[in-house]
Amino acid sequence: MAAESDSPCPPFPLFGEDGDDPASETIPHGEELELPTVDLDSPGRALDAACRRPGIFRLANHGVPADLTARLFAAARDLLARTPFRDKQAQPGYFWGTPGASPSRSRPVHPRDVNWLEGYHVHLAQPRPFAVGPPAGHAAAALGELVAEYGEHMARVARRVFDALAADKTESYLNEHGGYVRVHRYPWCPEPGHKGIEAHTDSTTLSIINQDLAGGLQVLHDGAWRDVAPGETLLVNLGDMARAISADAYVSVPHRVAASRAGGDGRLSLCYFAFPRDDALVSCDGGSRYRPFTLPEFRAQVQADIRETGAKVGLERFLRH
Ligand SMILES: O=C(O)CCC(=O)C(=O)O
Ligand SMILES: [Fe+2]
Repeated sequence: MAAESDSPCPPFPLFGEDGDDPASETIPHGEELELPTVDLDSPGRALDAACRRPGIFRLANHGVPADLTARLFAAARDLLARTPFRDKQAQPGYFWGTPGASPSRSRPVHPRDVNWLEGYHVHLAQPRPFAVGPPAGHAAAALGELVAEYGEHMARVARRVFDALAADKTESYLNEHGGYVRVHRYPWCPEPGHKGIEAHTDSTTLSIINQDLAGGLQVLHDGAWRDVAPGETLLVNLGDMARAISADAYVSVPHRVAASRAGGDGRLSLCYFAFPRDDALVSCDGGSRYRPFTLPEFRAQVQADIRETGAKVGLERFLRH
């Protein structure tokens, strides 16, 4: 049927007849968490304080042109919400659902394990991410150009934030041009009980989230899930590597996104992730609970834990004995 095959929505699994009560698993709204704002022109003590608690903050004076962000969101909407799923799937970097959660694996996959999320994963080290894919004029070509430009800004912002941190600023702890951008869409989800992205900490040094106005992002703060209000600022959250190099002084904040229930095109976000260089030995001069490790070691451990237990364990795997 033409109408069906033209749908932009990936084939997300709905709850079946296996006795689930999806409504009982609905992610509830939390009380809104007021986030600190750090001025990139004068980060001062506000930056250090925000990194210690809550581990996520809004960034002012970041210098990312508003029209670039607007054009990128428009291109993301064009590609992700207006293009048939089969065309998106043919593009390099496209993903949907939860990587690794596919029925061919030995563990059974429940609809509740599958994130209601799709997007493009773009490595900034490849300057023209879609160059070999779509013809000029295709929505993916436009997106690729814009992501490359946006990525330059993200790298600049990440370096300035990192250099202003009070923690160990060994240069190789931030490979800002080797990171990646993910352009996300959380498609409208017709039944409650699904996640947009499950609770996790980022494996990054730092991450920068740019979200539209749909809302749904939550962070774990003092043991409770709290809503992060959408707004026209960049959000910076610290990741596991920042926690490691600061000997736990900085918070790698657990966060998640509720599946989009707002209707329409769902929720869009542009996320930048920056990591240490592969050859950097991640450690803390002042001594820490963790043994020194490299990012490839950390990633291999995360992958092994996901394969074996279904979940990332993270820094706890690197505790000194
Ligand atoms: O889309 C968002 O706002 C957050 C996504 C996220 O946490 C991630 O991709 O690690
Ligand atoms: Fe994240």
